[in-house]
Formats: sequence, structure tokens, C-alpha cells
Amino acid sequence: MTTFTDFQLSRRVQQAIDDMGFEEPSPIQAACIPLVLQGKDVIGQAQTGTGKTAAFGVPIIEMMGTGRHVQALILTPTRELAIQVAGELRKIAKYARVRTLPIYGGQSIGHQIRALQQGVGVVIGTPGRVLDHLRRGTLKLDKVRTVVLDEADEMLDMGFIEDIEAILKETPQERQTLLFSATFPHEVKQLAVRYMKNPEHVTVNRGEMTVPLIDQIYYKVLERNKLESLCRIIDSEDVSLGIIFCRTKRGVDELTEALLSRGYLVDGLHGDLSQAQRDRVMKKFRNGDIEFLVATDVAARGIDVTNVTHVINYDIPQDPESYVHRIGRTGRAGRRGLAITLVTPREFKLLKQIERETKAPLVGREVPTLADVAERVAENWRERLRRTVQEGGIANYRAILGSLVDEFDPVDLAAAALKLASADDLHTGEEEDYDFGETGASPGMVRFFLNIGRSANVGPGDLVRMISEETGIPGQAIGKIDLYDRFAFVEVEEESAPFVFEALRQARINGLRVNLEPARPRSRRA
Ligand SMILES: Nc1ncnc2c1ncn2[C@@H]1O[C@H](COP(=O)(O)OP(=O)(O)OP(=O)(O)O)[C@@H](O)[C@H]1O
Ligand SMILES: [Mg+2]
Repeated sequence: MTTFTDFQLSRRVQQAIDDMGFEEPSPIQAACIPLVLQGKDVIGQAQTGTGKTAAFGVPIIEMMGTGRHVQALILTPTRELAIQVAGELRKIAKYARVRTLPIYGGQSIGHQIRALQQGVGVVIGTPGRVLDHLRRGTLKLDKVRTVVLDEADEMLDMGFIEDIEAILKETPQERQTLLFSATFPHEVKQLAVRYMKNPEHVTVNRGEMTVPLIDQIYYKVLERNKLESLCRIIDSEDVSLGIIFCRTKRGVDELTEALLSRGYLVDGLHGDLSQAQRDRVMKKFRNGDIEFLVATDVAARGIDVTNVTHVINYDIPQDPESYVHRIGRTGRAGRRGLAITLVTPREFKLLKQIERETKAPLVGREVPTLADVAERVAENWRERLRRTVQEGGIANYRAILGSLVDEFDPVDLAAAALKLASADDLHTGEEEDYDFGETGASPGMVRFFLNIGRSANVGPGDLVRMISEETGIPGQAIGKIDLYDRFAFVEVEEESAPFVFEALRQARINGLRVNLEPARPRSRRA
């Protein structure tokens, strides 16, 4: 087993590592630190939350020479990540007297210029702002020894590649180049080699892209019930801190509003906010002042906040890499985490693709019914009562009950107190829920009425195939089909019913408009 002392680091750096509480190097650190110290170019791939930052940060600080020029440049895709990586490097450099500085858009450039003029050893920046400084002549990279692309596959992707090339041109040819990420699509590795000299490839946990400590589940949801489904899921989970990912900035704003108005403690983060707002939101999140951060993919990569117990993909990620990074915001540094993905019928194919490419063990679950949620909430209250009785300190409250104990049944009194204490939190009656009711179908099946218009030449086999293609559910899940001239009755398994219903409601099979409804849909309120 490797220990940090095996690297024979200077006392200043070793002491800082001890202060950070790192007892032994993680596998990616064990493999990369010696290589980087030898001056090698490295492509380092390891799962999310396994210490890649220190894998390059420790040797960079260790190798720092004297002089007031920039010796190392670290590029990150987002401002929040630049700030965070700078923070980690500052800790490693605590005794080494190395100045580190994050430079990123949205922050006063004058402030950054003054800081740069004082002499900075390690610059951590986003490409746009780094280029800005290069053009103004306020940043010189001609003596840089080491360049790191953190989240390298993202940095070498369309959005950044031109900027990266322009920045690399300003650095010496003989520089050391380090690339790190949890994901490296094959094409990126091929491209990356162009900027490197005989790079060493370090891959930890080959073949497993996601972290085993993260449980991965998905819920099939209907587009129109998505918000309600999300709320039920959150209500039935014991969340201490979570991130909810949306596809668009507008989606973030809308969901943040909707959750706030339902009384959840949330705030939103995306690229259209001012830097001051972004800083405020991140601070609230890191302090645990909010329960959920609602964010675009701006928070998907690299962000390290301890105690994130839940990551929820409200909108399914558009590619497997994004999935890996998003869910990697939980389950970090050996902790457990839960990743939840909501999938609408149209997105089912995407889910299958993610499952295939990440080999992610995704388990499907049913959205909790209101009764399920109510039971979970009730159980939480029972647990709180149990704890309060056991912990004691309630003698004064007993006294307050006074003569009530003679007038009423103690259980009635307790129930009344619970009613007051829980406010609206506890649901005691039955409520509206999704219910297809009795539809005269075979056991375990739900029967749909399908209006197929004037498509006289569609046979039962065609229908099964089309439904299966459109929804991604296997043909076996589709039962008896009664085909008439312009309509059909179709049976599907009960658990797939809402799903199939939604998919087919929107579908235009073979250019024909399809109207579908449960043979007898109804909702009830007791
Ligand atoms: N050797 C270590 N021992 C204990 N904790 C560590 C060690 N190395 C790093 N950590 C901690 O683990 C957490 C995750 O580290 P880091 O952010 O570097 O992960 P990462 O591999 O870069 O993840 P991502 O792919 O999400 O960017 C951090 O809080 C970091 O301080
Ligand atoms: Mg990282």
C-alpha cells in the first residue's frame, strides 16, 4: 500500500496534507503523483470524487521553484470549479509560500490584474478570462512549466477547444501537460495526444464509470405530472443536501419558483445569473442553508460539496458523460449517495443508452403514491416523538397539561398535540391520486381505448410493434388487443400503464393521429 510519505514530499507539503486530514493517497493519487513529479505528461482518468485535484495539485506545489512568475496554469470549465480548485491548492500550498489565484469571468478584472502584478505562482482560471488577460498583456505564460486541463474532455470539446489552443500557444513548447477527468471518450483521447508528449495513461477502475457507492434509480414519470412526481419523491426521501439538475436555464428558474412556492428550501444556479448571485447561491449551498440546489450542467462537473446525499436528474442528461458527472456530485470520497433520474416515455431510449454506455446499474421504481408519502412522513414523526420521549426534558410540558389529563384520554391529548405540532405536514385522509380504476381488463392489466382513425390496414401485430417502439416497453408487456375498424382496445401491464398512456397520447404513429385514453380513467377524492 502506498502512503504519502512514499512520495518523499517536502515537509511543507507533507504537513499541509496532514492538516487536510488525508491519511493515505487515493488510487489516482498513488499512480499520478510520482509520474507528475518525474515531469511526465499524464492523462489521468478516475471516477468522480476520488481526489483528482490533489493528484495534480500536490506535485505541482511540490515542484514550485522560486521566482514570482506563473509556473503552473490550471484550466477549468466553470467559474465555481476554478474557485474550488484554487481553494484546494491554497490548502496544499499552506506552508509552501506559493501564491495561487483564481481568475474567472464576472469578477472585476482590475482586482485580478492587481493580484497578478503581485506575483502569482499558480493560476487557476476559466479559458475566456485567461485569454482576456493574455490579450491585455496582464498575464504571461512564457515560463509556465505545467498546464492542467481539469475536466479535460469537456475542455477539448467544441465549446472550449479554440480557446484552449490559443492559450496553449502562449505556453512553452517543452511544458508538462496534464489532463484529468472521470470520462474520456475515445475521440478525446486521440485528440488530446496532439497537445502532449508521450503521455502516460493512468486509468483507475477500468470499465466502471460510475461510483459503486452511488445507488442509481429511475422513476418513469409523465411530462404533465413531473413536478408532482418530483415532490412526492423528495418528500419520501431523507435528504440532507441535494442537487436537482435541469436541462435549461429557464427550466432551472421555473422549477426553483415552483419548489419555493411549495415551501421547499431551494435556490437556482445557472450561467445567466450575475457572479454575485452565483457566489451567493453556492455559499448558501455549501453552508447547507438550502436543501436543494437547482442547477444546469454548470454544476455538473467537479463541484465538491460534502454531504450531498441526493442528485436528482429532473431532466434526463443528454449524454452518458453528463450523467456520470452529474451523479458524481454525491458519493464522494468514500461516502454513499443516491442518484435519481426522472424519465418520461419519450426519453426512455436515452435512459437505455446511458445504462448501456456507463454500465450503470439503474433500478426502476414507481413514483410513491400519496399514501406512500404520507406513511413515510408519519414514520418520521413517530421517530421524532420516540426520540423526544427517550431524550426526556419534557417534565415542564407535562405540568402544562394540568387538569387536561383528568378530562381527556391521554392518547387523544397526544393526537391533538401532534395535530398542532405537525401543522400541514401530516396527511390523515385519502387524497386524489392517479387511478385507472376498473377497466374490465385481465388481472394485472389495464385496458386502453385507442383511436386509430382510418388506418384500415393496421393489424394487431403492427400495433404491438408500434407501441413497443414508441414507448420502449417490451412487446410482452402488451396483452390482448381487440381491433375494430377505427379503434382498438389494448391491454398493457398495470405498472407500465401511465407510461404507455403518455407516450401514445403524444405519438403520431405512421402519420396518423392517435387518441388514447384509459378505458375508464378517473380520479377520486375521499
Ligand atoms: N487522499 C485523500 N484522503 C481523503 N480525502 C481526500 C483525499 N484526496 C482527496 N480527498 C477529498 O475527496 C474529495 C473529492 O476530491 P476531488 O474533488 O479532487 O475529486 P475528483 O476526482 O476531482 O472528482 P470530480 O471527477 O467530480 O472532479 C475532496 O473533498 C477532497 O478533499
Ligand atoms: Mg475534479
